[in-house]
Amino acid sequence: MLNSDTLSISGEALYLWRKQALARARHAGIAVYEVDWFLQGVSHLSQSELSLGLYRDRSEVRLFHALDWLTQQWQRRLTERVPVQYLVGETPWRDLMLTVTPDVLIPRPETELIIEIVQTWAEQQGVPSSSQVWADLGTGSGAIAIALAKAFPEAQILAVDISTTALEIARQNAHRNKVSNINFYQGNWFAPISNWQGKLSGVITNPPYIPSRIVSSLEPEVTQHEPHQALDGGNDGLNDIRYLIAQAPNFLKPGGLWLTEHMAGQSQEIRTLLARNQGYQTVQKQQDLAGIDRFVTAIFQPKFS
Ligand SMILES: C[S@@+](CC[C@H](N)C(=O)[O-])C[C@H]1O[C@@H](n2cnc3c(N)ncnc32)[C@H](O)[C@@H]1O
Repeated sequence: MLNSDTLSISGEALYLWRKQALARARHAGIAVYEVDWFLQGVSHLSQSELSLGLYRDRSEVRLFHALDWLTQQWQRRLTERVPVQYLVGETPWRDLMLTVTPDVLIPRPETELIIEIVQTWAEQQGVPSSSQVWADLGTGSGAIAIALAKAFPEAQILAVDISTTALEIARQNAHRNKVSNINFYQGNWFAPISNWQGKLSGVITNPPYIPSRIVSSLEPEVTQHEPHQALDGGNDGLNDIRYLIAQAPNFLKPGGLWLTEHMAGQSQEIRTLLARNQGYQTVQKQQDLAGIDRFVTAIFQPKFS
């Protein structure tokens, strides 16, 4: 929702607008379900009300913008390939509603699983929530940090990003989702949290991991609209992950969790990097819901502990 002003049009007018938008989406090769994502973002209508046309007979349907605005924005979706989430300015993610602008990566559904992995691990460890300190490195919209803050309301969450503008959105999202147990830090990975050495229960990250040569060949929605800084992981995509593997042992408590998301095909290389580092034990791959190896976890267990 971009503003709180509402405008009314007849259900029939919206029905005709939607019909035309669906036809134009089909013609442009854009998935037709995106029309309803868009309309849900600019109205209070639900997916089923839209798809079943339940609003058609209403004399008034409230919209957050005039129909002309909708037409203009839908045109930007079709011709400029702006993602719907940036057009409506928000996206659902887990049980959160997050503000998104082109300053932040649109959080992806596969990333949602990170929270389950961390929760399962924390339950197995039996560590009291009040003594936990989790770092979300490369927080972007704040998605992971905020979901962790809700999952562990007594824990402390450190959310780091190099992008000042992304951090501003992450702060807004924490406020919007009513969590207050997050501290935000701007800077390069561990640099702004250097006083947390040896104190973290877990280092959780979804860093840039796309090989540089591939970035420009991704869909225009990604390459032309999402922040490059969120995507490009250098030559083999692993520059940041390599750095984070090397640095995390300085920051994790013995027994702490290391977790990264990664691109399909990178799991083995990441596990090898972790296994070569003396500090990590129990290196494991984890799959996303599509059965693709998507995450690697390890436990920091220095030999002397
Ligand atoms: C793939 S995005 C992940 C965003 C968010 N965590 C998510 O899952 O949707 C990577 C994030 O890392 C941040 N980033 C890139 N390089 C960084 C660095 N050197 N230090 C801290 N953050 C960095 C980017 O600004 C971006 O927000």
